[in-house]
Amino acid sequence: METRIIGVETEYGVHTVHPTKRPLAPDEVARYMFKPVVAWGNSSNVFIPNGSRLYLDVGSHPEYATAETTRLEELLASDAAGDSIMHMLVTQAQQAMAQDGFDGDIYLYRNNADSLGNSYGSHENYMIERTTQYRRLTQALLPFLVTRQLIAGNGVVIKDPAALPLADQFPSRAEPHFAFSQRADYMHEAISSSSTRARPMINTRDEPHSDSTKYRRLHVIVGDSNMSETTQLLRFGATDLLLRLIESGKPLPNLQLAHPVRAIRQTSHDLTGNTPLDLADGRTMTALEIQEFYLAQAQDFLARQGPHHDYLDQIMDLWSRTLQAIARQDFSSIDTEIDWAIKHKFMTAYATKNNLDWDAARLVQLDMSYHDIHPQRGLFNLLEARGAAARVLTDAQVQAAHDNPPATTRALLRHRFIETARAMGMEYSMDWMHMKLNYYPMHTLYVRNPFETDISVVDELFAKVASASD
Ligand SMILES: Nc1ncnc2c1ncn2[C@@H]1O[C@H](COP(=O)(O)OP(=O)(O)OP(=O)(O)O)[C@@H](O)[C@H]1O
Ligand SMILES: [Mg+2]
Repeated sequence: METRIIGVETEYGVHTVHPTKRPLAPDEVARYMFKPVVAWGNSSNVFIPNGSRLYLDVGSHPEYATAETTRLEELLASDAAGDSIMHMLVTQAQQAMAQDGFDGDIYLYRNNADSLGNSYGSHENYMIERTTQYRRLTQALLPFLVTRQLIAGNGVVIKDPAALPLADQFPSRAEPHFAFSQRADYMHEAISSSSTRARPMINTRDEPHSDSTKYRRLHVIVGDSNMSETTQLLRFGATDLLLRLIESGKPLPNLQLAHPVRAIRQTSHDLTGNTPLDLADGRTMTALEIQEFYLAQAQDFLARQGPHHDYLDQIMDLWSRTLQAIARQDFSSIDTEIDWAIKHKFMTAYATKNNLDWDAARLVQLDMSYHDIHPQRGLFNLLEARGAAARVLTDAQVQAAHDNPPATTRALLRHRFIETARAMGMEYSMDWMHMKLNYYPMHTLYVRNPFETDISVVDELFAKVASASD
């Protein structure tokens, strides 16, 4: 793909702390959060003016799905705007709850598991050509995704390894420890069409949100919900680069894993990157060797093809520094840029100072706090404010992404449609491809091409219905 559409969906965890009264259940709190959304859009499932989707499914995990983007900085900005929109909803819910006589503080976490063993996700969407051999592509990508946590894991304190899901089938290190990935222990399958119960790493459900004769949407649901912008840049940038490499048709040596579900856990629980993983052909390779292999392939590919955007130097540099840091077991060269290393640095300093081990409840709390999206309370946000976490974006870019859509996709049309329909007081409904005025269904806009940026079709539609109602 010359230019690729990418989007990311983030599910948040809700938690409330009540000093005195009956605690509200998370789904009740989530309903409070979505009251202003329902008041605005008559539904708890809406598209907002920046082209993104904000919704609450059954249950209690508010979700924000970024608009379609083609540039990494726009993807990161739209995603970050999601956090601050969610924070706004929390602040309003907090006030409304107080008025109704409920006390307590709402916490919203951008993480991947709650204390009850539920996992929720950060789902990546990459547009690919329909002509790409899907099976070949996913097979070639899988060993990369299984080991990608080395460069894009959030890090996690494992207080009680025996309590991990499927711990009987996949025993990890017995003693409490710090692992690479929050999500790894919740993966049940490698590639399948189910998204909830069986929890695959790649979901094969075929919903392209575009012209299905031309495109597919690759749905990667194995990733951790990163806090760090530099980690996200590396995660999306490296994955896109490998997709390009595979799409170029160059045959890759086969690194197919014998047991992907076991391998992703083995990888997570070993910060040295050195545990041997079984390959399907009987050989073994370590997670670090697999990542080094993909890095070398990507470097090779770039040397031949040249860069296709401005962040590639930064991405390749960070990728190789991260693998070197793991190889040397000295994380100081990446501990402001990669989530697990930022978290590990803070946690080890705190543990040393307070003489704690990885089974300390306080460390588990701080691990949660790292993902608290509150700008003045969340641990990651505090670290970022004091310069302990590097940035890619400026505050102004994030602020702009609150209300404005990315500039290179049909999100522009969505923005125009929403603004116009609301200004005219007309009821409408939409999904990623359709924009419909409820009273004029025959004039529904059907935008199959996600690269469409010509907003004049929207203006023409409104001109048509205006003349029809004269
Ligand atoms: N043509 C496309 N190719 C790739 N990604 C796309 C395309 N169109 C939209 N997207 C992205 O896909 C994501 C869709 O999010 P959404 O939450 O609606 O996902 P879903 O998987 O369809 O549904 P659900 O979460 O309800 O199961 C968004 O981030 C969006 O930007
Ligand atoms: Mg979704």
